Amino acid sequence: MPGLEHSEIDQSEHPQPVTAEAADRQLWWAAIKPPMYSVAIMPIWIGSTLAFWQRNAANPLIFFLFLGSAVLILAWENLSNDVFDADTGVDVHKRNSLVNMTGQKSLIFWIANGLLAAGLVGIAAIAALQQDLMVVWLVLGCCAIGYIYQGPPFRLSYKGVGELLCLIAFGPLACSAAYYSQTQSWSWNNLFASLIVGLATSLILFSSHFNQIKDDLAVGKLSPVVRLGGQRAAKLLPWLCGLVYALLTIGVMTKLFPAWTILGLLSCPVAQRLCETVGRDYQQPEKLLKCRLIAVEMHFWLGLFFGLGFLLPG
Ligand SMILES: C/C(=C\COP(=O)(O)OP(=O)(O)O)CCC[C@H](C)CCC[C@H](C)CCCC(C)C
Ligand SMILES: O=C(O)C1=CC(=O)c2ccccc2C1=O
Repeated sequence: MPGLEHSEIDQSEHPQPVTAEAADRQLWWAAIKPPMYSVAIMPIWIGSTLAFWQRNAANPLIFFLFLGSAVLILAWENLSNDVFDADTGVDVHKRNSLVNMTGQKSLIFWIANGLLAAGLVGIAAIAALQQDLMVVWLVLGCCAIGYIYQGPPFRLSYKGVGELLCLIAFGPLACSAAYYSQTQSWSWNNLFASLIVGLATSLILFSSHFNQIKDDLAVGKLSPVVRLGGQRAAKLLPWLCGLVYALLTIGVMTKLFPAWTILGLLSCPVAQRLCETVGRDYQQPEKLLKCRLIAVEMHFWLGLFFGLGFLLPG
């Protein structure tokens, strides 16, 4: 692709493809990033399993409607991220930007809006089933955060508060919406659990900024990693991971969560791999593309086992 100096596709994760077709497939995979969609699934999984444990509430139709809608809304967020980032120039070296790949910015923009509309129809269906608009307000709150994160005139991610916004959206807002969709009520246990989900999701965003320092600096995007500098940010990472697992352990010890949720600790080795990788390579950012994937893996196993803990008997 002309004008692109280096690839955003990590060759250590994806070996050099042998055919142009394979290279194309790899690029589309990196642009659509299917594994990332577990971040939309996890708050629904945790809020709903916690509702089952605490209130015996289990409405599969609402659960699956919410999952599908959350995935569509996150697809809007990601497609519009490529559109808005094309305006600021921060993605100029990002080969797997859908706008760079297709050159069709306004088409991507309208596909994104269509995905958002479809997702919101699903959320409206949940509200209709419940005869209650609360879930709509909570999800609109998530969408508003998603917009001010990257859209004009706000672009708050450029000011370094993206991780905080991410924590609020995927944590308290999305988890409360999921719990409410099952129970039409609120829960302190769920609020505490949502901090774990939100923090683990923000860790993905934080990790994704290590390899972008140069491009971010060039357009004045002050991500936390840019603000702190690579070395200090790399030193902070183990403390943030430790905080996630400390909150989980406190939740179990204080009986806010059932004993089996401690299974979430099984994701610790992945967290350790993330911290080691960043600690070793923060001075070679081109090697750190894979740390975003490791952070997604940590979030996935943590969320899966944490949620399972609410379903296991005893
Ligand atoms: C788009 C996001 C990150 C990409 O950031 P960045 O521009 O630094 O990276 P690239 O290199 O890929 O360009 C995530 C932003 C998350 C945002 C703060 C909150 C979004 C909330 C969602 C819209 C809510 C999803 C639905 C909910 C019900 C689970
Ligand atoms: O493209 C990305 O890097 C991210 C996309 C995304 O949807 C997301 C959601 C929540 C936390 C982090 C991220 C990304 O980093």
